[in-house]
Amino acid sequence: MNSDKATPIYILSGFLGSGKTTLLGHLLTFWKDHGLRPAVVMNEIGDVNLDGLLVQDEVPMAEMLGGCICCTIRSDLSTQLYELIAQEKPDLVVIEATGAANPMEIFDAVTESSLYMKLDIKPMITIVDAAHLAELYESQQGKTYRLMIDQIRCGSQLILNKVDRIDDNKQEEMKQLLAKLNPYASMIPAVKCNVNLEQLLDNHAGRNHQEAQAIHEHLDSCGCGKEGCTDVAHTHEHAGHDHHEHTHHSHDHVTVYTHYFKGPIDSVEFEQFISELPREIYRGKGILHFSDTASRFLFQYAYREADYLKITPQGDVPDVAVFIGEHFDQAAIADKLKVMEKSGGQ
Ligand SMILES: Nc1nc2c(ncn2[C@@H]2O[C@H](COP(=O)(O)OP(=O)(O)OP(=O)(O)O)[C@@H](O)[C@H]2O)c(=O)[nH]1
Repeated sequence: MNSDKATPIYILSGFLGSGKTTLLGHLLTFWKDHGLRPAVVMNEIGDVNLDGLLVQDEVPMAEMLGGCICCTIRSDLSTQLYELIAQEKPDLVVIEATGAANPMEIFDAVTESSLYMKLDIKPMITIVDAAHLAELYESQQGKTYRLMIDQIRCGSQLILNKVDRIDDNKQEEMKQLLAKLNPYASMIPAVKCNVNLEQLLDNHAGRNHQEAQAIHEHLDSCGCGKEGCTDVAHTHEHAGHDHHEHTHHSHDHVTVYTHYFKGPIDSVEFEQFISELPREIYRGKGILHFSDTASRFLFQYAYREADYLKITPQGDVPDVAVFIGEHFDQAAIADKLKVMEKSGGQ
């Protein structure tokens, strides 16, 4: 990499479990096939990075764990980016922030880093879980819905992902909703984030750094004086709710429970437990030894759908599960897992 050249920075936004890591996987392969060397900054609100297991080993990665990039560990971002770029000299960097992050504040944190190093901040790619949005749209309330709206409004490219989980009519309705919420972005419906990446990255030039700054100026000029105001759709819609209720700590309501397993558990019991998770838990992931299977598994749970992938992690990776949700009963989850551990699949 030419040190005089600004390093392109791509930011992936989208609610927890929407498909950011899935898209990241496609992008890394695409760039590699084009002879480019990407690096990744991964941010997890929990203290283990399980998504990192899905990224090819040779990709340099900085991990920001145990908090949100836009808040508690925001100041680390500059340091992490600086070290990653100085040490690895990548052709580009992708930042996958936790899905609980307020997108405007990620922009803010990254633009702050551009004071210290030459960065070419690309406009944001936002991934939307179509089924999850469709459900929240019905009630049109709650912090998760508002955060999703903010993420949609900040995106220059919207991927309406998981359309396999909704019917054609719903898909049409969601497309119209996205166009209404953010007429400036282009939108691609997708399954497993399978999109034309050339097109995604091309169109991506739509909003540039100046425009990102214009958004910041908009923040200053909108008069609310609140740092978290993310009314970036260039319309001030006051109908229904006050947009100023977007608070700075948009993920304050998010609870994380991390459980380290002492031994293997029964797969059927675990699947049963997952199928009975309370609705307030919207994301789960983990790596497990089952007593009744030979291989280890990476489990994923997003918006009431579970997925199990055989995995052979490199190095010493503990058996662990992370649950993320809104004010859920952590003790109840812990108790159920302990009972499963005790029986050890017996
Ligand atoms: N049915 C369905 N599942 C999908 C699709 N895309 C991704 N998934 C699954 O959704 C789960 C979450 O996907 P990820 O890519 O890890 O989501 P994420 O946004 O990175 O999640 P966080 O990092 O926790 O915010 C995984 O089990 C994926 O396999 C899709 O189009 N349809």
